[in-house]
Amino acid sequence: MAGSGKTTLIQRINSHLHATHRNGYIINMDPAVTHLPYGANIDIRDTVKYKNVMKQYNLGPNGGILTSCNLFATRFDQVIQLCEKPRDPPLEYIIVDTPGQIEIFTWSASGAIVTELFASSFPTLVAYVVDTPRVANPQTFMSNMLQACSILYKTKLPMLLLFNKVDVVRHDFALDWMSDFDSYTAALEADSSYAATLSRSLALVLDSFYANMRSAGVSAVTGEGMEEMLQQVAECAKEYQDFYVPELDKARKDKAAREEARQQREMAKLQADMAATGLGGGAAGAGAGAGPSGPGKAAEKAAEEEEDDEEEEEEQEDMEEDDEDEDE
Ligand SMILES: Nc1nc2c(ncn2[C@@H]2O[C@H](COP(=O)(O)OP(=O)(O)OP(=O)(O)O)[C@@H](O)[C@H]2O)c(=O)[nH]1
Repeated sequence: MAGSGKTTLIQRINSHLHATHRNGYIINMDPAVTHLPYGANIDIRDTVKYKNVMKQYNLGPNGGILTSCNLFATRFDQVIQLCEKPRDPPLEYIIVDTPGQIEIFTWSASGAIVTELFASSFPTLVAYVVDTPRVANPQTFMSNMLQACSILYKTKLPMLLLFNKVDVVRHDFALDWMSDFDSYTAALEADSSYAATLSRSLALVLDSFYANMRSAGVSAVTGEGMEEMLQQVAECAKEYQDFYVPELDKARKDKAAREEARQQREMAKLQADMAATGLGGGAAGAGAGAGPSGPGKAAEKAAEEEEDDEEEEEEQEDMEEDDEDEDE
């Protein structure tokens, strides 16, 4: 969510990768960011000028960001090609910074294109950055978890919850709430509002979501938790290979089968149409029996043309005879 520390965290990850001699590649997808604390390898701002987009299409700030991301997504295959380029040493991590407004990325065409293109080329995960001090309120915690859950179901990719800012508030309370329903309801006990009752019911629903969720506590400011986070990333990469790749293959096969069935249906329809109009004898037959401009008509036309030619020749002869008479 906005202000959870995504950009600062990417800066920290970048410096951690450099310090531990791992090769990383960073892509900035936020067209409205004014200052980037890290050097992005690919920056959306080099391709799309968000303020010009706002002016040109008469948009407000959110519409400007959304349209800029969509415009950039139309060229995202080139970004993937750049990421795939062989390097020495090879790339170990590709990190994508998303726009501040969560819904702009997750629920737009660009979000779907970018995640799908990455997921079909590399082991991919979604890191959901949580502002830990802010989710100490149980209801804010629930809103965050619902957002994360909706993104998980939308992308169907492995997800890692990164509890950021643990230098301010430790994230143990959140782990407790995720693993123990009673401790979450105890936190809500004093609150009898409708929202609190709803949060209590939702906590039950989210039980299976929590059960499969990986998480790590990190601090973008102090650098705490970086190695734990990378271990969880590796686990997510395994999950991608074990679950996402077979699903992707199945989806590709299903698509190919649907396409083949569609082609067969079209072919059957075409053959039925040809049979109905008496054109079923193949291409030569189709040409030979070509309806209104078929052989009968063609022969008539040829005969007419022959007659016309003969008439023209006769006229020519008459004119020549007249010329001879005049000369004499
Ligand atoms: N104490 C502390 N502050 C942090 C940490 N990470 C980020 N911040 C602060 O949180 C604020 C927001 O950080 P950003 O990195 O701009 O957050 P963001 O999610 O990229 O923000 P948007 O792109 O605008 O949504 C800044 O003031 C950071 O200094 C952290 O781990 N600890």
